[in-house]
Amino acid sequence: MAKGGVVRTVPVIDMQDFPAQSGKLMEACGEWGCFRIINHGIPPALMGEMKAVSRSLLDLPVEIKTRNSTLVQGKGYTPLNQASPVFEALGCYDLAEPGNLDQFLDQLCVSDPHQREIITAYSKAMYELGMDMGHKLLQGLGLSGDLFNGWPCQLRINKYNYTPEYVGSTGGLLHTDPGFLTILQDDEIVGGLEAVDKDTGEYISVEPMPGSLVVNLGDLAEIWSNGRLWSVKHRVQCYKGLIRLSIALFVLGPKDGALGAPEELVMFPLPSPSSLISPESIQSAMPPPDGEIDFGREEDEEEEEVEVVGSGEMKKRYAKQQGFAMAKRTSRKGKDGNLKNLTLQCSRGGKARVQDSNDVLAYWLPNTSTLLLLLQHTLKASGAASLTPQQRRTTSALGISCVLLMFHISGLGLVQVLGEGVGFFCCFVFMSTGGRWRCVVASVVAEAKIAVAAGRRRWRGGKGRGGADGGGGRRWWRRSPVVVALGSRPLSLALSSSILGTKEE
Ligand SMILES: O=C(O)CCC(=O)C(=O)O
Ligand SMILES: [Fe+2]
Repeated sequence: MAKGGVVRTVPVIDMQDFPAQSGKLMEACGEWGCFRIINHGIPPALMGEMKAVSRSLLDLPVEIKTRNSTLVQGKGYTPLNQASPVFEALGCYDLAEPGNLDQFLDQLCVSDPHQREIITAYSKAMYELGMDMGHKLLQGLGLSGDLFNGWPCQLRINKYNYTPEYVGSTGGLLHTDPGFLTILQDDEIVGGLEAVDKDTGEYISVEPMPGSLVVNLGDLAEIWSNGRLWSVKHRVQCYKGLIRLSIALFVLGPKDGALGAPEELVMFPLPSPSSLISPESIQSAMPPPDGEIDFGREEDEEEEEVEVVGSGEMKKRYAKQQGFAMAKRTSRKGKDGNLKNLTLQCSRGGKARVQDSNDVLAYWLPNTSTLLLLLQHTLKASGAASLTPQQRRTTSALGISCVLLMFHISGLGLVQVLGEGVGFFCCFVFMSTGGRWRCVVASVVAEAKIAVAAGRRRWRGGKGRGGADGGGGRRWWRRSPVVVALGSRPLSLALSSSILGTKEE
């Protein structure tokens, strides 16, 4: 818990002191992904009353608690289970949707108008706080707009049924929150929340601080921000043999599931993590809008085959933080002197922190976006392409969508794993830019799980696949192709662009 002899604690942000605390907020988001907020505007009396009401709901008989279900599976009652034998929770999905909170209260037979008022007032106040936090994050990144608009938020009240015998064991398993951010009223008396230190990997105890709230950033924040916001790993330990209660508001993600890094957050040259915290540093790290990017030795451009190894301290530090290293840029020129083919590649290195499909997504999206940006700028610099900003966005979005299709499939749990090995995934995008037809090939090599995408027309048992039911077999092949779903250890990613021909303008 100590770094250089100093006990580390998560940062504390004063919500009434903005914009002065904006830099501190962004540093907390980038370096910790977990911090406390004070002066957040939720009255202490309301926090206390909500805690009391939550306790009474979680003390209801299990027959009533199991009535708590939601349209989205897994967001209602979580009973005690083998993996978390002392943990249970009640949940209300999309609490801002009219009727949802009332339905939650009806399911739990809450007839006391006072209890209903408390939960309703608390949910509203927390929801507004979540939206406010979204604005502060956008401002801190030098962006404007309304990031969380229309995103569903889930209210969840957690109970840890600790006993003296359980002390020293884990009440809430190590995880990252899959959504964008979580605002948590933790237990004022029974601590136990622990955040993993981003640099050292140590567990840091997030000590109770009455009246404050904890904010945890989730996987979507890391993906959306292109790695600037850190999705913190955390767990809940049993420090005391007393019941522990916490109340979480999860800002989940957009309903249609599409979320990508804004163009402003995909930048070159790659800045160091610590220079990402101020809007000024982001502006200065942006590529010049129409200027050429210098990739290295100019004289190399004349050679038939050019290999430039990415260098520079900033790039290295960023690569280390992201767990990958920019490996190569290889280009080939045709007889007419024009660039015919360009390949950008990054390969896995640095620390291994990729564990599940969310992590894989969080890991690859920034890398893919960065490579696409490098590719676009190189095409521009070669004089072969003059894309409008709109075209540039479309190309980038197309490439990213293709490459990440796999992750979406595996992230949604639609994949049935058949085996493991080293897998290769490749996608082709044909496009016309600057009067030339080109083919962009994205390829990913990974230690992969060989899997079948099990969609609606999933192949069941031995039937259908070219067997007795031959027609069914064809259907299965059409709708559920064999895919290589990227597993836990991506090895390299490459983007290659080749000019196929020239069209008359
Ligand atoms: O109970 C806590 O303090 C943490 C809960 C948590 O991490 C979660 O609900 O995702
Ligand atoms: Fe969590």
